[in-house]
Amino acid sequence: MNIFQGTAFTLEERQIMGIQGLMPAAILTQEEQMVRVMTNFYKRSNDLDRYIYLMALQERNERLFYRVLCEHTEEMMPIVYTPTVGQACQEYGVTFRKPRGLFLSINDKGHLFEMMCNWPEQDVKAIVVTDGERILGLGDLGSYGMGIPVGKLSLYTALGGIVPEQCLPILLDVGTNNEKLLNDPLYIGLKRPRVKGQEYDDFVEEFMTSAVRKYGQNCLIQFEDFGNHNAFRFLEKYRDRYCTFNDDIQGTASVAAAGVFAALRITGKKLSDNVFVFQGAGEASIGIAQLIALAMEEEGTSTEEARSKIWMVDSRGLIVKNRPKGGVSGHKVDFAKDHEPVDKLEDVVSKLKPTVLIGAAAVPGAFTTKILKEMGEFNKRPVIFALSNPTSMSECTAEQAYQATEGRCVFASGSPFSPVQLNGKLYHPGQGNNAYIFPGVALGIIACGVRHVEDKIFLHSAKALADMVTQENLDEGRVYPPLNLIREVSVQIATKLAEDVYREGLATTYPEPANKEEFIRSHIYEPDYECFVPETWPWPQN
Ligand SMILES: NC(=O)C1=CN([C@@H]2O[C@H](COP(=O)(O)OP(=O)(O)OC[C@H]3O[C@@H](n4cnc5c(N)ncnc54)[C@H](OP(=O)(O)O)[C@@H]3O)[C@@H](O)[C@H]2O)C=CC1
Ligand SMILES: CC(=O)C(=O)O
Ligand SMILES: [Mg+2]
Repeated sequence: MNIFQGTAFTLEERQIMGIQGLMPAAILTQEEQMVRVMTNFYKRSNDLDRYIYLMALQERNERLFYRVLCEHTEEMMPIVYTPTVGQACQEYGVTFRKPRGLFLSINDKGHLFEMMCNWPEQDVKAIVVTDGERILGLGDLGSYGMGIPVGKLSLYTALGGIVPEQCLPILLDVGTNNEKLLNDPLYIGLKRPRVKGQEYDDFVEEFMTSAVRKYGQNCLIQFEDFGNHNAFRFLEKYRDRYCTFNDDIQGTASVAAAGVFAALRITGKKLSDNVFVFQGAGEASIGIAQLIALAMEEEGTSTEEARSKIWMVDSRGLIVKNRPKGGVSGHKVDFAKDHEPVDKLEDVVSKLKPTVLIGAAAVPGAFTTKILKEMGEFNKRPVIFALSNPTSMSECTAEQAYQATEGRCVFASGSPFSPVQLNGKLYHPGQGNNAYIFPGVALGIIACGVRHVEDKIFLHSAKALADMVTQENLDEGRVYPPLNLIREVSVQIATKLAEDVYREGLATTYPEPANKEEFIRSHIYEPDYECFVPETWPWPQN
């Protein structure tokens, strides 16, 4: 627990703690300290330096860090989260100051429980874990991937109001196949190729059992940025045994579905009237496709018909049955079509004339001007989501999308783009990022003591998020509420979750609260300073 409040300690607190004189005489309020933080923040000449500055602040004065994040969310998110966190991970060896989070390496197998006991906090309620194999769209960053659990958990607190001491970032170090890192003298992880197969699975299994043994069955474990050959397997393996979800599959599905639901109010179409084309058929795309299909089914469309509206393109082209370039495996099978093979996304778009185009393949520039213009020709209001992260991996920029469609597209992206001025009108692109979802879902799960995270939770969260989009937001081109409302979004998602899980008997926190929203709000961490002066101070003398 970090209780340092710096120059905000009052005279009494300084005397009680024996630190009077160890800091200058001026006593500042948290607001005044924030002015200093923001002044320093703006003085930094680039975002990576701003990231380093904020990480140091988090280390030094946690409450001030969270206050800054809460009050300047829109400005801070691109630094502590995507895109800058991506660069920070790539340069972790240089930016590394003090370790943050728990590093469990394959060399420690057999001792993971004892290592968890080394973590100073005892009441951990949420873990974000990665093995660093697919960090954003940047690939295998091994132990440098720790920046992601650290960043995600900062948002648990800043956006979801979860107490920082209850959050534990974990990096499972099983080596890396990234040659550059293996030759990097500053690399902080094990310099060996990734462990695979049974040894890897046993290691993850030991991690799961140790986490639950140490922190209990209700401890929420969020899988983040695993390679997709492991992500889907672990989700299936653990979803009914533990309180766990995969953010890249399920959280992303939820935020993208919310964006689609809100976009329907602009296009005036029914969900099942759309033709979806996905560039990518991995964790994000498959997760979104499955949730969209589930939403169509809830509206009365058959599973077969729902899937028939969803087309996917992977690294080998359009996913069709019997394609000559190799088979179709895993969840892709559900969306494979009886159709001739088509290799290029441009040809797929020309042939299928989608109403909704979603990119999550980390192929920068994949939405070419030709594709964007055609989307504008086929549709009065084309829906275009370029979800790959960080910004350097985006399928197109917001400006490219608006320009090619004369401002008619409904656009969202995984990493933020600034508003775009076109023909005298200002367009506000949405940030289609799972950060709108996982903090609220985590808040609800933790508050209600949910044991298993069902898919329905993500569908209902998507609807709760879409319901918060006002007509004014839509008129500005937004399919998500502005980022400065994201804490309130989390409260609404968690409240909806609480209503559902108590109704369905899935909550374990008793007694059942009568007013769910009040109950959720009562769990929210506020970063105001604590008072360390006992009520009886000065102590009565005998
Ligand atoms: N906005 C958000 O909230 C989120 C964004 N993302 C972003 O989405 C991106 C993908 O993540 P994720 O789905 O987890 O990654 P995966 O590795 O699971 O999937 C990547 C997919 O892209 C496909 N692909 C690769 N190259 C091409 C190509 N040239 N043409 C078409 N498809 C291609 C792969 O094909 P194949 O199957 O053949 O290998 C695979 O299906 C990342 O940039 C990530 O940051 C992820 C989660 C959340
Ligand atoms: C946002 C996120 O989770 C990703 O890009 O992986
Ligand atoms: Mg992720």
